[in-house]
Amino acid sequence: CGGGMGEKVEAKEERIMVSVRMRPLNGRESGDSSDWECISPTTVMFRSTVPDRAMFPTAYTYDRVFGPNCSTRQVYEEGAKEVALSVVNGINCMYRRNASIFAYGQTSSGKTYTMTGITEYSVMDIYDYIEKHPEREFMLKFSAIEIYNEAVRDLLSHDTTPLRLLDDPEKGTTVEKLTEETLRDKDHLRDLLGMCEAQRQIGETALNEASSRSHQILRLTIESSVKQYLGKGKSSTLVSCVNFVDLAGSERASQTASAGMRLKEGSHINRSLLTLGKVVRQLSKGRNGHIPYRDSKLTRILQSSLGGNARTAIVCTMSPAHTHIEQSRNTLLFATCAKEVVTNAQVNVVMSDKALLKHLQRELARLENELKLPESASCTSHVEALREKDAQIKKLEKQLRELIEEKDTVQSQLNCLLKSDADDHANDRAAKRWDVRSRSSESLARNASEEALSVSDTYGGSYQDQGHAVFDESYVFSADHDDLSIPNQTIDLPQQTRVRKPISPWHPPSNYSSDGTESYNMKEVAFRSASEVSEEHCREVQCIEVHEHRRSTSEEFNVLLHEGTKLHIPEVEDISRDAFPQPDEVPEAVSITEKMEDRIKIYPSKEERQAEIIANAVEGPIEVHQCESDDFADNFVKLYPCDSNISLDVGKPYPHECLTVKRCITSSKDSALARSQSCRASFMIIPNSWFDDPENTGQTPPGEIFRYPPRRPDKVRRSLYQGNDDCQNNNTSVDLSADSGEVVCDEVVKDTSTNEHQ
Ligand SMILES: Nc1ncnc2c1ncn2[C@@H]1O[C@H](COP(=O)(O)OP(=O)(O)OP(=O)(O)O)[C@@H](O)[C@H]1O
Repeated sequence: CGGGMGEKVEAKEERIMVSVRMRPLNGRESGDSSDWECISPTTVMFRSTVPDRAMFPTAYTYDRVFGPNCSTRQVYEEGAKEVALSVVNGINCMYRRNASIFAYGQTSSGKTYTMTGITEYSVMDIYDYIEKHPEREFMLKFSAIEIYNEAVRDLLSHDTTPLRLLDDPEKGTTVEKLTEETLRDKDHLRDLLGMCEAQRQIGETALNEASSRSHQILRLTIESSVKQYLGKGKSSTLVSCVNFVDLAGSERASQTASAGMRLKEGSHINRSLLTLGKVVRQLSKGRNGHIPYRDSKLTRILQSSLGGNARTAIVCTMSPAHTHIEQSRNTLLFATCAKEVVTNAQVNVVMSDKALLKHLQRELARLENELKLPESASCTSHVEALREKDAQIKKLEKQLRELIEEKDTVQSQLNCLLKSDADDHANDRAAKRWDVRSRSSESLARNASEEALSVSDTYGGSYQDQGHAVFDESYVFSADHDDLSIPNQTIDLPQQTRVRKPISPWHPPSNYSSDGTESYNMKEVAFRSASEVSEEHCREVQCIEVHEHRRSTSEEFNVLLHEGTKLHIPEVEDISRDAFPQPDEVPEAVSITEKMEDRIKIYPSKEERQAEIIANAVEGPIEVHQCESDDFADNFVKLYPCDSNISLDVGKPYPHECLTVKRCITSSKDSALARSQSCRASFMIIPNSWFDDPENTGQTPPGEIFRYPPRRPDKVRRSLYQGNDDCQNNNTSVDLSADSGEVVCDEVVKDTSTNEHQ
């Protein structure tokens, strides 16, 4: 019940009327002792025969205490009537108050028993009052709800749909769509009370076979007006209401042996009652601080009755049985707190009908305006806020789209860069290879013009990194042309050594031009995988010896070729795979000399070296020869063919280049590498000084290599080591057959030189 329209509210502090009713022991408690005694109309005392050391008070005093022999009538008369009749009392004084009467206690303590009686007596007294005041016109309305499992249900309707709670600024919390019956007479009210009783949730518990499982709130609203003013514009209407609240049991679920449905009910009941206890406790301390009315529907609905503008009476029911001592104490503690609560005790002073009409007209006009103008004050702000949000959303969506586009663009650029980088990297490596090749080719060309060096396959790839020149299998190398000296000893190589035309990334495809030049597809070459540097290729390229001049600027190599050290190279096969960088991998910083570390032999004397060379001429391993002859000029490198009768004549455009692959001819003054039959790679150590010379490096750009003998005619022969010191050996040659992709080394031309250099 709110203050009611047309009424002026005046505040008056008042306390909740608290009484305790102790029922007699029932059949279940017949063997139990009664621990409580009502020693006075206001005091109940604990008198247990069982020793109890609990530190609880023994005496409790309230507004009224009713013993087991007290009737409900007496309880009503002394504990609730005054509050109940507040709704009609004072009408003649033009004021009245709302009222609420609660029954609180554990299950089977007699709440329903008591509240039913109080409600009936109240209704009787109200009707009695009405009958005694014929000068006034009364209208009584009745509504009933129950709160079951925190759902509000209309007890006057068969529709069990939960009802919503609404917050009305003037009426407080109201129940939406709640049925409100206008009472015809007392009998009508009795019928409705019977209906509520039938509708209410009842279940059997361990303590009560007809336990009320919900909180029930019956509301009687009384409207009255002075009859003589009715219809004359001078009458006043008084509106007030009284709530009869029968709470569900306050006991713990365990005490009622609750399970399943009963347990769930218990949890909700306890939640509502817990909040009720908090509210009452908080109110008992004063009005400072937050009062948790909204924590439960029970306290929301009864807010005005708990510390609000209603007069309130609480009847706490209890059992005297010793077995319920704990719950009895809890009930008494709740009653003690409730006793301390000071209500607002607002008095609703009646306004004149004229004033009420004015007030109603103003309110009606305000509501009509709100309905007619959807964009009125509150609506306008909401609409504007929504528009702003819409604009913000659109802006963010646009930004998101732009960011996505930007991201796609960047991603695409990144992909291009990565691809370009990969291309560059591959091309760079290819270029390096070609560069080294070109250098070697240039060197080869130069050497050919001055002296002959051994070559097995000019299509072999090479790799140069960090000052190390590394050639893949089958590549050909020539020494520095300036300081070339020719060994004076040659050994015939076995006949009919076949060298297939390699199918390798570093070998050109079979797209030789008719004019004897080859067109290389650099990309194709560059991107072909290392695996395509096939073992077949490795096996087929044979017999290359590399002589390194002792003045090679390769420091690592010098370290490896430490004098007096003898290293053995068991399998060149392994070297070729490990030592040469694969097209798709970053070349290791480790030089090939490191990779060959345990595979190189160094001979202390030339006799030993020569003997070993000769012995291994056919199947011997790669060797490093320590050459001591002073006949060798500095800075040159030689290639020595092994066990192959390879002669290679290079015709156009360098017909003067005729290199002959010789077998294990080692006459370098410095260290030399010799490849055995099993060799799969050739090695070149080119003095860094040569590369450092811009003239040299600039002479053969990568592109030049493609114009360098692109295709050897069948039976090409190159002389190697022709002559003695002048390196004009044209008698040793290697025949290469390019038929069907094969290069056949079918003949080794004896080196005419008879002066093997020692
Ligand atoms: N003062 C009393 N005198 C005689 N009998 C009583 C008294 N109070 C309650 N009873 C009886 O005790 C039983 C339980 O009472 P009631 O149903 O009112 O308890 P309750 O507190 O409402 O229980 P619940 O919370 O389970 O609904 C009923 O049979 C009732 O008749």
